[in-house]
Amino acid sequence: MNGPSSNDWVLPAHPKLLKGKTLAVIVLDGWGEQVPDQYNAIHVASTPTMDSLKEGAPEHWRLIRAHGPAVGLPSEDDMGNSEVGHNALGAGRIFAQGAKLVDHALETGKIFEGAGFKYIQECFSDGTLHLIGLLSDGGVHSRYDQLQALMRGSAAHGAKRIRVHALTDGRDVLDGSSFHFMEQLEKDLEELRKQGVDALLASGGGRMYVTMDRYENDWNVVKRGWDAQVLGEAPNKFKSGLEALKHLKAANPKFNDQYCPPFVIIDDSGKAVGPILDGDAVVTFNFRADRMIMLAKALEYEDFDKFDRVRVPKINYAGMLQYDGELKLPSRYLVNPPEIDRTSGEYLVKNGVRTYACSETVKFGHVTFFWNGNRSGLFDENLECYYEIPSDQGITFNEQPLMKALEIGEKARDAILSGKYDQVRVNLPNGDMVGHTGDIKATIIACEAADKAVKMILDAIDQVGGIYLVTADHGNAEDMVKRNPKTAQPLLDKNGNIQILTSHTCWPVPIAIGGPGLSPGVRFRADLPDGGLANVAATMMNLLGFEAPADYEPSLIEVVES
Ligand SMILES: O=C(O)[C@H](O)COP(=O)(O)O
Ligand SMILES: [Mn+2]
Ligand SMILES: [Mn+2]
Repeated sequence: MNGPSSNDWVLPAHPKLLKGKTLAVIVLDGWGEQVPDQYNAIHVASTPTMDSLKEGAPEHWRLIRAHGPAVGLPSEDDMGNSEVGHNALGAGRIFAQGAKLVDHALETGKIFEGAGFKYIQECFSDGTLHLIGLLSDGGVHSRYDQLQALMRGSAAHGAKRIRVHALTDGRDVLDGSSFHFMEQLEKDLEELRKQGVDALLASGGGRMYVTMDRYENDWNVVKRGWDAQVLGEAPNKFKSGLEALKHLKAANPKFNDQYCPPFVIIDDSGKAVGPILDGDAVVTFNFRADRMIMLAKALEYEDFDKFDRVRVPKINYAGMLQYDGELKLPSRYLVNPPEIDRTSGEYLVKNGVRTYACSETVKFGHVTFFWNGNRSGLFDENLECYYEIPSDQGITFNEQPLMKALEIGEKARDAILSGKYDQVRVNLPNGDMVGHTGDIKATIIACEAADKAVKMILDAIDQVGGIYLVTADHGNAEDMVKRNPKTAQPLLDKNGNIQILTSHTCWPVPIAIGGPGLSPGVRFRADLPDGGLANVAATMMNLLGFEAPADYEPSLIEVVES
């Protein structure tokens, strides 16, 4: 759909709700609602502010859906994530997301007929096809069945030599599952070899230490991947992926999938089996954008000064999707990304709403880029300010669970008190980023820090007579163990230890509204029990005194005579 003509951007005034109240929009990253037991870090944490909001139920506090089809994912079994969550929050409508679009392109075979694949195919006669991405079935950044289909389809369409550069997960799936995925990958590669394709694993490393950094937090992460994938150099050299994982784990009691050190696979003569060379094709097979953009820049940009690439091979490179529509990065891709247009951010700015958005680096793109439909930059520099607080680098966040929550709270407070903004939007990363480490104690501290930051912002809203909307993008910290789906009891591993859940969840998330500026008659509607994140944009527009566009998912609020 094309954008409306300039007149169509005008949002009608809400018949009952006035403009002019400062609205704070707080997104608690990874903050869902689940049974209140000892493995629910949010429940165990002391969170007086979030608890007090709950007392407003059902009129001012409720739960909304943040997973599966409600955020454009293929099935009810798909947990939510930041990309789809913030896309839905900002866009006010549900778009089929990358996971679903790639499924469709593979099922119909259309992926192999597109211009992106044809471009890759140009290298098949003389070069190697390199596939780089996350080895996982988490469905957040990638899915293993899609990699399988891509390998098989590429072979069927003429690829003679395939090299896989695998990033181990342990963040969207259980820690330790890299062994299972590696075993499966090695079997699948062997199957291809039986069919006459020279198919091998070429390199590997853990996603958080190798390649998958985001928002330019730490280019060393991408460099480590570049050295292994492109140059064929890494401190660790092995004959197979499984051997690599076994050795690296045995050598380090703290080994985990997310932070596995980089390794390359070598042949009998000690030579790396799959560096990326001139004339090769490269596909980054993750569908999700944030953690592929930095590598895409390194692979595609001629001018590049983030690290010394040493050798820049002349390759035909395509992303599974285009990761950044504004930067047109990468310029070639296999599947068209969702076209997320007419986001609430764009509407509001075109209706004069002054916006301040803030988070720390690791989530900064979430409240800006994802929120605006995977679009970089400001809509209007006169009306908007996006403020990034640098994240700590090179640590796992259980070492520093407070992260920058209080700094984000302070920035938001100052923006609210300045009177310069109508909307102040933040993402508080703690529950999610620390939840992903699987460290329950640290996650409890993280949740307490996020709660304090919420309080700072709500206090500022109190002072200026404004309104707040507090919600989350998906669950994480509320469930830190893998459970038996029938009994909800924690599952044990073969050694009798509780299986820690580092991933997101499928639980709903809270949404709360309030503040002195909220008209007394405003309450959550009772007729939208299945409401989800996509209903939030219209709700925000109403709170700012506007009607939402007709095709937005309906607002969660109504105004009754009080
Ligand atoms: O990229 C990550 O850190 C995880 O895979 C998903 O977390 P997010 O969706 O909250 O960013
Ligand atoms: Mn998130
Ligand atoms: Mn997360």
